[in-house]
Amino acid sequence: MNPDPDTPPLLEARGLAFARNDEPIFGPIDFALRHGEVVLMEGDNGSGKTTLLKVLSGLVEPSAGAVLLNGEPLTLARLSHQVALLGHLLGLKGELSPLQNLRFAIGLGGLRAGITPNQALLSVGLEGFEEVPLRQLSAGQKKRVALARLLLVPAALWLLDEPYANLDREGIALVNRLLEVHARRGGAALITSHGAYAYTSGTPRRIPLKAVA
Ligand SMILES: Nc1ncnc2c1ncn2[C@@H]1O[C@H](COP(=O)(O)OP(=O)(O)OP(=O)(O)O)[C@@H](O)[C@H]1O
Repeated sequence: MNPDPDTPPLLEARGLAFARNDEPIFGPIDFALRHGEVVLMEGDNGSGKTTLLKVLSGLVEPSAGAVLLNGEPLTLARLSHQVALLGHLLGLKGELSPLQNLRFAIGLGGLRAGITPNQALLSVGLEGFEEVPLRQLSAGQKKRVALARLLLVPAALWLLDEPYANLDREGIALVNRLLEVHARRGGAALITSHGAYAYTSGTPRRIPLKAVA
């Protein structure tokens, strides 16, 4: 998809920095993510990738700078329907089934037109696991439930922290398919990686994140 130069970027970070107890963690960093783009945020362990995603998704406040969504400042009201975060902690409830977890997510983040929770679970290879308590699923199966959640909510911006972790080859291919479809319909994704990344559709733009010495 060719971005329209007059359309503001889906996500923009301006002079974004984060410090913990006056210890700088990352930044200041500037970058923009346009509709239809998949971008890789690369950095060593501890360089601040997870922290950056938390700042971009509004979970923690930056120490300096601003985050803009479609050219406007990030607000909590816009966050839940415009941004989907897939973190190390998947944000799923172990005592609920995949279907119940997905319905819970839809209640918070809304439902994309044209897809149901059952269809999303089928798409990620979890047919037959709809009603099993999540705690009985493997790490990769839980990750697939979190991927199904991405399919269901209408958020245009996906922030994915190490999305390939715990997935087998077929699961890695699944993530790539989801990213391709998402980008084709005008969404965008920022993916973190410490190097062992597996995105295979073309050559994604890479943004290096260096730990602040
Ligand atoms: N809750 C916390 N309290 C204190 N320090 C923290 C906390 N979370 C992270 N840090 C520190 O902040 C820095 C950045 O951590 P972060 O998890 O963002 O890095 P990362 O690039 O995602 O690392 P990795 O590749 O290992 O996942 C590290 O030095 C880490 O020790």
